[in-house]
Amino acid sequence: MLSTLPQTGRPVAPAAGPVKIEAKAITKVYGGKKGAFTALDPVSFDIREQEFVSFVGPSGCGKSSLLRILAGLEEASSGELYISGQAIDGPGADRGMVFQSYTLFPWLTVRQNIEFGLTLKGVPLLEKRQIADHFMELVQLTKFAKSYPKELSGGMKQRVAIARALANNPEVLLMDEPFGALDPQTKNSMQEMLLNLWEKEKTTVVFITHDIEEAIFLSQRVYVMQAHPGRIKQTVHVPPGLRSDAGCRDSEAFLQLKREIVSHIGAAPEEE
Ligand SMILES: Nc1ncnc2c1ncn2[C@@H]1O[C@H](COP(=O)(O)OP(=O)(O)OP(=O)(O)O)[C@@H](O)[C@H]1O
Repeated sequence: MLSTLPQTGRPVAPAAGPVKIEAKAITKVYGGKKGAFTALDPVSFDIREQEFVSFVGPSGCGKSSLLRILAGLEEASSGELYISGQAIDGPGADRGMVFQSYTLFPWLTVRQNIEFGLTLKGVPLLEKRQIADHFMELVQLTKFAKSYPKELSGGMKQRVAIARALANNPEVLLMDEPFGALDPQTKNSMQEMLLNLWEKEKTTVVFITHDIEEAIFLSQRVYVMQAHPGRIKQTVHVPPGLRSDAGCRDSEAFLQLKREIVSHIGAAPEEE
């Protein structure tokens, strides 16, 4: 269970909860005309149940490759990867994905998009309706149940995509720059909505972003990556009291952590 911190109202995963995702020495080498290219070399980490963890790093450090490997959409070149102790060998219903590009089915309404996975699974109609109602309410799209994606703004489309992923009750939500294409104001409100959702649904979240502020605001832990080759350079723990109010992003503690992460990203790669 998550515990509630009175000073922030924000739940924090227990420090020693069970490991949900275990990555051991994952590497990814791409072949190409110019020869082999090492994108991940090697990467190891643990993510605990109900944790919200972000990966930040410069362009090309292998963030998306890592997430695609976690999703089972791509194979690691070597290493071991487990979710709840089970080796990953392809995509699975235990993992929900939300990408930066809007991936809704344009011919389906908001409700039908959210119900899509449930329909495939043969969930009975009434139950399917109730699950979709629950998530439409959580992402504040109940009024748009009958709208089609082309009638929605970018932020609304991403809310549908998040609701669709969560409706399938995944054990892990994998998010690849989901708010990267949104304007700053929409992005901020989406971040707050995601935090509220996470507090209610308690899904383990792996979040990829370029945006350090976003990573600090959302996460309990931030893995800072470096490029050429892609590696985890530093693990940064975000103190739970950091997001104490709406203006937390301007607080000295928040800015200090941001500077710390910038310095890790900016510094030269460590020697072997
Ligand atoms: N299918 C592929 N074939 C060859 N090289 C690839 C392939 N996919 C990714 N790469 C290379 O692997 C490296 C890591 O790419 P990846 O997209 O994982 O990085 P990233 O950190 O997500 O970058 P960005 O933030 O710019 O999206 C990059 O140098 C990229 O060019």
